[in-house]
Amino acid sequence: MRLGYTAADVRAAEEPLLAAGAPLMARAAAGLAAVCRRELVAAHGRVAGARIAVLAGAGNNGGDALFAAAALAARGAAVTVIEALGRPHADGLAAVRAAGAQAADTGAARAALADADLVLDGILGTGARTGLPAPLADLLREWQTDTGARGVLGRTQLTIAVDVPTGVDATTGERGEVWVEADTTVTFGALKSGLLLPGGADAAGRVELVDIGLDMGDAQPRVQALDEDDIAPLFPFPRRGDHKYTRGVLGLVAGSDAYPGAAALAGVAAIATGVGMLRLVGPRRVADAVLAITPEAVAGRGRVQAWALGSGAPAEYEMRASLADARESGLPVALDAGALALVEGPLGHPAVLTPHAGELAELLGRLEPGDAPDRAAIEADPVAAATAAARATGAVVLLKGPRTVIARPDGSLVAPAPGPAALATAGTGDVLLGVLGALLATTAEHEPVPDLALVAGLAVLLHSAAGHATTHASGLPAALEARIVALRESEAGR
Ligand SMILES: NC(=O)C1=CN([C@@H]2O[C@H](COP(=O)(O)OP(=O)(O)OC[C@H]3O[C@@H](n4cnc5c(N)ncnc54)[C@H](O)[C@@H]3O)[C@@H](O)[C@H]2O)[C@@H](O)CC1
Ligand SMILES: Nc1ncnc2c1ncn2[C@@H]1O[C@H](COP(=O)(O)OP(=O)(O)O)[C@@H](O)[C@H]1O
Ligand SMILES: [K+]
Repeated sequence: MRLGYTAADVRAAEEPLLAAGAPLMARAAAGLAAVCRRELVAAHGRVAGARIAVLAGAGNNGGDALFAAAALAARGAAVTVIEALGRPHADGLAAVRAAGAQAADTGAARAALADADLVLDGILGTGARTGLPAPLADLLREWQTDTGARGVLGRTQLTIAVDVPTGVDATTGERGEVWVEADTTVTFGALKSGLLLPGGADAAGRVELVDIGLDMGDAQPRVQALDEDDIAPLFPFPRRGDHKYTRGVLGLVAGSDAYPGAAALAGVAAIATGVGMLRLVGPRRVADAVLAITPEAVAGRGRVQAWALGSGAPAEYEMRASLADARESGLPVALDAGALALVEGPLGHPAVLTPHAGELAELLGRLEPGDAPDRAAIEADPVAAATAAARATGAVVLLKGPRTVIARPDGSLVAPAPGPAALATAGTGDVLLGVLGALLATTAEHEPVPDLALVAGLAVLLHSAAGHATTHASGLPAALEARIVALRESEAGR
């Protein structure tokens, strides 16, 4: 699990070190230069002779870039400095000039960017405000859309962002109209949360953390980023001594006569993930569709440890009855699709909502009439929308998309590694509901009380892991089961 902090918290952690005279910029620049050297050698076999274009802004971010470029120039790289946003850091500029760097005026900047083997983005870091001046925005746009030959050492141009890609908000990950798309981002002291969130994570490429001696102390991370390696530690393996009721029973209200497939996908996925028992609530046709492929499921209401509701247009009265049961007993509930339409304000029980951007637009329109974002606005800033919905409902909000993000009501976030684009196919959301429901049921009575946002993050990771093995929603449960069997075997072998 990687932890990401707000820019303000990172800057606050720098303060005591700066006051004590610690050479933070020198450490940052040394770490940055080391990554640049390694990447140049990996791509082109050498540093000497490489053309490096440095986009330098007016602040310390530019300072980091210039000192790193000075170290690379000392190793024989040909460095061109582009003054991108006012007068760059004076000492950094002096150092890079002394090492033999050239300055590029506006005309030469275009050519320097087009011809570079390595572009260093040192325009803006944690001190960025939103919006770039038009000439700079044009320069960046032109450079990044230019598909012509580049570099002198080869056709691969590397872009390394210093601390944060320019145009990305270091805390939220929100991108402005123009941003730098990096291959690698070298960040200093601590991961900035925006590098782990939708938008920023896509712009940042691979993120490398350089230790400059920062201690984040008691600062609460804004983001917990999860990847494959987090699956095994989070997974609720059956415990010795469990019986089916202690393992956890899931009540599933999904599917309808018109859409029985949704119940089949969610039901099979729940069983593949592992539950003590699956109870199906719905019409005969739905139960038959599920029982035909998972005969261990049971039709009809009964005691459960968690509810999963909403995929495939189930009857409203059935969903309402389950929500009432959850309210009375404090059971966790996963709400998808049709069930989201029943959310009108704070929920009286632990809950995870699983909207896609369109469903979230509708939900926020109901909860915050007048100033709710539309679908496009949510796609542009998913973090803000998911957090607003989490605050308004008291629930964890899992906003589905190419990069799913999970928001807690307190504003903190879980960011699972993205799954394959093959998941963009009808029915995969139903599978996710089944996985999540199973995990809610099997962790409901765990001590300490499970963190629903992490449980939701685990559901996304498992769903994505299965997605890597298949391109069809109907193939996901089997792929999921294979993944979980492998997980159990490795757990047993430990
Ligand atoms: N505090 C420190 O000593 C350290 C800072 N570090 C680096 O310094 C960076 C932060 O430095 P700064 O606080 O100087 O901030 P930045 O370098 O991000 O930029 C601040 C400068 O850009 C201007 N600016 C901001 N947004 C603008 C916009 N949209 N359009 C036009 N001008 C804009 C500001 O007025 C200011 O002059 C970090 O990201 C990191 O790279 C590292 O060297 C580690 C130590
Ligand atoms: N381009 C993409 N890349 C990766 N995952 C995606 C992409 N598009 C959608 N997904 C994932 O696929 C699932 C789609 O769910 P949903 O929109 O509810 O579909 P449905 O209702 O048809 O089942 C979500 O888990 C989402 O995160
Ligand atoms: K930068």
